[in-house]
Amino acid sequence: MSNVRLYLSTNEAGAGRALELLSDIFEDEGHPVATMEVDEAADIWEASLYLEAEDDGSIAARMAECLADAFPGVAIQTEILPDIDWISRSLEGLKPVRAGRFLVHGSHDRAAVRPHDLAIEVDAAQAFGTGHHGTTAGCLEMIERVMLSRPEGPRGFDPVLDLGTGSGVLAIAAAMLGPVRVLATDIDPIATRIARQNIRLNGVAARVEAVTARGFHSTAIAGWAPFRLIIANILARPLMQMAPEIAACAAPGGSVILSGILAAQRWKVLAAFNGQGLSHVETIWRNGWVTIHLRK
Ligand SMILES: C[S@@+](CC[C@H](N)C(=O)[O-])C[C@H]1O[C@@H](n2cnc3c(N)ncnc32)[C@H](O)[C@@H]1O
Repeated sequence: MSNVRLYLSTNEAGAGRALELLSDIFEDEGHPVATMEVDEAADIWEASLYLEAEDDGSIAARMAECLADAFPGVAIQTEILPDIDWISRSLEGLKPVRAGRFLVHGSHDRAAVRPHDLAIEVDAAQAFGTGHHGTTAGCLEMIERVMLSRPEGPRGFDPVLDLGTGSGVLAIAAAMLGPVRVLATDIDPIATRIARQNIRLNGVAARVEAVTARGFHSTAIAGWAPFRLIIANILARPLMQMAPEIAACAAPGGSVILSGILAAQRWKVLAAFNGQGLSHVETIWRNGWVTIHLRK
């Protein structure tokens, strides 16, 4: 079975708009949607929809229809991706990423770690979160700012929930900052398995537990709540849908860090969370994405 990428070529603003339109329709059907920069100087971007099997033309046609108003005459292109481990292969050459005190690096880059770094080792695998995406880097920076903001230090944020943990990178980061317990969840069992491996590899397994769960449908979440810090790097729409549950599981005075939100979606997300009694504290912008800190 081949993986297939259906995509359109546009500019940065167009890619953001296409991401919004495509996410609304295709994400609930389980097709990941993403944007990537192709040529910075020429402002060429691609917005892509990923399929696990070859398309008989029907999904490309629906994609064209969904984009037709915003992109008249849009041409949907197709790329057949290599079957195996294509994420690992495409990320193999990536360099370590710094975000605040954190350095996220692959096993081949251990030499890049400096004495005062909080080094997180994450090899590219079939789970999101090597630190290279603006949302992950924004979350890492925000986690450090938030967890070091109280007089009692990071322990004031125990326990932490990392919803949509992917590779586990954010859960590991929170546990590295101080003596907190972290519950890491993901809807995707492959991500949960990879997160567990990374949690062990980074020496925080005694305080970080990873479970598979869709949103808040989990006895583990119910058992651990309320959380003094909830981190969720998912996407604007599911975050807004989960706003009532996120607010209900946050402890009074607790912090919520949200990402996976395009800059243009910021106000809608803030309105959804304000409506649940959470107030905006700070926003970090990275590569067109925002990471938002709210307090209950
Ligand atoms: C953008 S990735 C973030 C990964 C990592 N936390 C990071 O910041 O790099 C989003 C993750 O959320 C998971 N996810 C999406 N919807 C979810 C849901 N409703 N409940 C739990 N996890 C979800 C996806 O499987 C994916 O691993």
